[in-house]
Amino acid sequence: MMTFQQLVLASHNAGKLKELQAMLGDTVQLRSIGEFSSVEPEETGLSFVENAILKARNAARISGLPALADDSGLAVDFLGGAPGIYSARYADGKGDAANNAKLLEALKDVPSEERGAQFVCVLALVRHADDPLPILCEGLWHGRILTQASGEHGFGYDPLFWVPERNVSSAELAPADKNLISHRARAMSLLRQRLGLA
Ligand SMILES: O=P(O)(O)OP(=O)(O)OP(=O)(O)OC[C@H]1O[C@@H](n2cnc3c(O)ncnc32)[C@H](O)[C@@H]1O
Ligand SMILES: [Mg+2]
Repeated sequence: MMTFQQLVLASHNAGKLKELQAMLGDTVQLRSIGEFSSVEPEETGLSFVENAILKARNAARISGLPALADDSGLAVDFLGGAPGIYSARYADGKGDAANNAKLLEALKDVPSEERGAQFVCVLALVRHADDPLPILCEGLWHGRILTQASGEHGFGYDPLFWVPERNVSSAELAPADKNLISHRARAMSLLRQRLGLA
């Protein structure tokens, strides 16, 4: 069993930090990479896995701590899986509101049954920057893209993601509820098992 008292989270996204720390509980303290550097690595990979590993190695190198990275995004069926790994950059770095507006526009005349989508989360954990055996865990969350934004919780595309098992948008879920069923929750549950925390 691997034990970590502290991990650096290779993310500058406050929403992820909050959700991941809540899922991990107090056995492991997550420190933000923002404490060590404000420079974000370029996400040059072509897959969630590659980008997660790249971010984890970068954070381990900078901090000297074991590092956890989360590469995630939204894959929309009608768009052939886009925006996918480009979810954060979909509207050219103009932020969540612009990303959501662009997605609504792209699906403007698409009927409800063709609006299927999944949130994807890949977690990568490296013990050190050159770790040859990163731990990789993936989680998917199936839903649909709404025709207008709804809800105030969460971040990113949450207001547009309809959750069939609850019949609400993911931004209408209480944070604790989202953390039980989301793509990130599924990936984290696998990671906890791998670390012997489950
Ligand atoms: O790379 P880091 O620094 O971790 O932060 P980021 O926000 O750039 O994160 P990603 O590169 O992994 O891009 C993820 C994108 O997918 C969106 N996303 C991921 N998980 C989400 C969730 O639980 N709810 C809503 N949107 C989510 C998020 O808003 C981003 O636009
Ligand atoms: Mg990113």
